[in-house]
Amino acid sequence: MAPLILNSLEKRFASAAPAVRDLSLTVQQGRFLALLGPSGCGKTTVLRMIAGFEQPTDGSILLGERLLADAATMLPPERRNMAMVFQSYALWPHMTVAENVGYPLTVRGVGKDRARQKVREALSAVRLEAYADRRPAALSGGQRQRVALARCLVTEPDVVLLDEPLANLDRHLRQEMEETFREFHSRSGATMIYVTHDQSEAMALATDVAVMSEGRLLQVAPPEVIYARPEGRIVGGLVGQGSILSVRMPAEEAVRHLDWPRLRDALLHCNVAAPRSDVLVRPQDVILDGSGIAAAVMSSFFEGERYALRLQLADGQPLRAFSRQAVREGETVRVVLQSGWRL
Ligand SMILES: Nc1ncnc2c1ncn2[C@@H]1O[C@H](COP(=O)(O)OP(=O)(O)OP(=O)(O)O)[C@@H](O)[C@H]1O
Repeated sequence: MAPLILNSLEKRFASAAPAVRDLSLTVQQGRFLALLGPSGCGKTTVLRMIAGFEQPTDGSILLGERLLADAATMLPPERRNMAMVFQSYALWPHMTVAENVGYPLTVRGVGKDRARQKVREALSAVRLEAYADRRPAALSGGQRQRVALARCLVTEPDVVLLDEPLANLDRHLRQEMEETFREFHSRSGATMIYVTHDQSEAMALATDVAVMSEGRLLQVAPPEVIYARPEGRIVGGLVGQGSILSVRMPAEEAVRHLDWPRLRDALLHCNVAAPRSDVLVRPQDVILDGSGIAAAVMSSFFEGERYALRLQLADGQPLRAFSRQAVREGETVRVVLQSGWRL
């Protein structure tokens, strides 16, 4: 089936700097891509260009070989076979759940019996068969979101676009809905593009994560790769709870995975002639160990299974760590940095 191809995409609004610049990305059919980045980095603009609500000012969007949009061409949203799920659900308050879900079929002139069948299937996919006759006002936030998903399922879209669909839900419901999204994805087989600024949501849901900053795409890779081998400071800082240490290291060392002897050398015997490198260290790789280097405990919070520590190294750099044993603020501990990743 057809991949979704974004080709050197650019969007400029009036005089401002481009909201999206030179963004190229191919999403294979059936993948679940999370567009992740801080507020204002251009995620929604990319989604709206894919949906057909905004026209690119440069570059192009294709579904397989079919051109959807470029600076001169603009296929309207209803001819793209895509469905968009919004944060606000956008349900009709005067229609029942079944009528809301069936609405796109009515618009397309699908016969009554066939439509009823499809609505039943879609409601069963999101486990809402029992709610078919209710109105949206009589549903919880999570149930409304599921109605919005069912409405998108009935049209059998090639691509489903989701703009922060869980932003209005509480934490418990978010987790439940993440499960629904995963199930929805495997059932529908549709390509899904999911906009979020929540890295844990992106990591939990997506098959691929595309990290954006200031309109640019910085890295696209499966969640495990983004986590273990982030490219650069911004991606490293955005994903996981790592600390980024600045250390001096010989430039010729191409190694990116750094073990404790290398890190200890760099931290203890600061070679002023060597250039600075940014090194990402995850808190779970910081081990309290008497053979390690000294660090002052700036704060210690009990999180349930462990203590979350904010440490400060002798040169003043902050470092996050976890500890199973109680550690008090103001103490000095010794830590071993089991591994680091050079950004
Ligand atoms: N219609 C518009 N007219 C002018 N500027 C716009 C318009 N839409 C978006 N922008 C600007 O483009 C930039 C990117 O906005 P966009 O909504 O794509 O970011 P985002 O990453 O989705 O942010 P958020 O997570 O806050 O929704 C912002 O600087 C925004 O102000």
